Amino acid sequence: MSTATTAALVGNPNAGKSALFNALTGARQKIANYPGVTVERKAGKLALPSGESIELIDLPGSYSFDTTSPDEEVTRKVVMGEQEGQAQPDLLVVVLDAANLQQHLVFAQEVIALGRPTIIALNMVDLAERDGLTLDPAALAGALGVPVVSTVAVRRKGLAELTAAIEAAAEQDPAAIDARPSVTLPERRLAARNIAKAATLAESTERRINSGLDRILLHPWLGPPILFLLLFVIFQAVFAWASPFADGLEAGVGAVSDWVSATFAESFFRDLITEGLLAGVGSVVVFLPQIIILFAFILVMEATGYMARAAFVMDRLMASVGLSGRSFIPLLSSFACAIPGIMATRSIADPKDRLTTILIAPLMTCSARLPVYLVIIGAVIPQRQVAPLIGLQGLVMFLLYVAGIVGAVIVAFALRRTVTAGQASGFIMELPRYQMPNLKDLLIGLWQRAWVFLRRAGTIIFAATVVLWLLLSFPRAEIGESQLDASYAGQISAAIHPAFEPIGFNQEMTLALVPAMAAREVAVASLATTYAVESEDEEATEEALREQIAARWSLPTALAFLAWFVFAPQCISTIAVARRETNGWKWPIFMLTYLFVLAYVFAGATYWLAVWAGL
Ligand SMILES: Nc1nc2c(ncn2[C@@H]2O[C@H](COP(=O)(O)OP(=O)(O)OP(=O)(O)O)[C@@H](O)[C@H]2O)c(=O)[nH]1
Ligand SMILES: [Mg+2]
Repeated sequence: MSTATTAALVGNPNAGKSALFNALTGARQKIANYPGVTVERKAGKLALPSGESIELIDLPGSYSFDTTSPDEEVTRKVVMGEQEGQAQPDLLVVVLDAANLQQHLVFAQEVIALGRPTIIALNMVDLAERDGLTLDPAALAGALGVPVVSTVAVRRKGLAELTAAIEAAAEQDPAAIDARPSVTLPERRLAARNIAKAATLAESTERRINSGLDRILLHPWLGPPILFLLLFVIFQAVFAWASPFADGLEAGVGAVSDWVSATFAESFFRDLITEGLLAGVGSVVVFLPQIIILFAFILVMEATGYMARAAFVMDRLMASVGLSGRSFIPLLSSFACAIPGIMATRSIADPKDRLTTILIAPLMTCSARLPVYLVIIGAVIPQRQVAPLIGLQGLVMFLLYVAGIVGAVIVAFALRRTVTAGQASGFIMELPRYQMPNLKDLLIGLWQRAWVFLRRAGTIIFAATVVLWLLLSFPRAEIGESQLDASYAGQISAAIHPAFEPIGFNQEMTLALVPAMAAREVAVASLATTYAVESEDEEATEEALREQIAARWSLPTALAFLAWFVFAPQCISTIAVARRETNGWKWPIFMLTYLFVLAYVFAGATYWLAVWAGL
């Protein structure tokens, strides 16, 4: 008789080994839904039906005995009997995730091939069922040549059967087990696929579509290009589809302005309405169609379940700069606005991970910067195709967003090695199912977005524009003097301008940077109001801002302004939120400084490169 005294739980990470261990021994090992929770071996006592008890060991998850990481090394040593102070387990309990059978069978075969007493706990059958998967444990046992017991560790299902199977296997004579030929990894992969297929009685079409899509969208090499292609298409669409609507709105604003000038006599209020309200606020509002199209894409990506996949795909890239996939959602929200993005970092447990994410959130191009990009690209970048279906304007916009992301990657990399140095933590995210978006939810989401945009136009952008208009309109210029130079605003911008001259900014641009601290869109309103106030005749007041810029700015100057807004030292509300979330002024000031330096250097480099290239 060779009664075993030690059994070990082995299997891939996140299979539920620790959950089973806790259920079987009454221990309280940490379990959590991400790979790599258990990093040390842990022993407990398991009572068998016979009344005897054996030692049960919980081990770190592992993909193979060809180990790479220190926690996997622990597993290998214990299983092979090389761990000091730990008897070699007589019995191996392989824990499989039934919902991911194929992947988990690869390592299971390696364990079984050791030729030691082995049983299989087919865990998480509840999740497999939820996913529309019906498995046949008997077929699996037949194919693998070892006993299989279905379990649901977290609901304590199948535990009695499992302990009975452990007892039976423990009484097995190890010498009676046939030696198995060892197989290579590709052979095991192929076999895993066939065994999983044979053990699957039914699979819903939904699950097949799901896993088929995931195989493509989450593919390590295909996934990232698909994501970038999608973003590329989005920016093409923002230009191509929105243009007719935006042109219509622009013409509408122009017509109203015409009518006001023709109907009312020259007065303070008439100028406030045409130059401040219509030219200034109107120049921002005309971008509503573009905002709606951008958010339509984002909402569809969220509703279909693709956004979570994008996070998964990005996790690999983010890990390489020392951030976890946890940061992805906050960063993604920052494309709408950095404020909810920074607040979303509360879900990041590691303080340094969180701080890094807060610091780089403003580098994600927020939607308030969209009007700035759109108006300047529309003015100076020709509307032509660089290739079939690829418009130059959409391409430039795509590159601006990419520049922000690349900047964030570089900054994160630098921060993680200096001020926020530390270990990156693991990735936690369950991938939702794919779903067709619901039209009603989509429309509600779009309406909310549009409303946020219009409300900003009616409040903060309006207020900033009126203040600016007053500063631009007074004191009145003498005959022959330019109104801009004479005004208070002109005097303010003349004082700041020398600092920005070296990077190619003109005085109106410098002036626009000041109210843009309130909200980025105000940069557009500010330029429009400045040109409206400055223009001699009414015709020019009604001209679209795009045309004014096209006529007045050189290409290097326009490109420098775009480059500035990639980093754009942020708006006041972002600084306020950063102060609240980091409990002090230290980090907001740090953030402001580094963004300012980057914006200045990047804009300057862009300007001088463009000048040098003769653009
Ligand atoms: N629905 C369901 N969830 C389970 C089951 N077993 C475990 N879980 C959950 O799956 C997650 C992973 O469980 P763990 O026990 O930590 O997995 P592990 O194999 O120890 O993982 P590592 O320690 O990383 O190797 C946890 O969130 C558990 O609550 C199950 O049978 N059904
Ligand atoms: Mg564990």
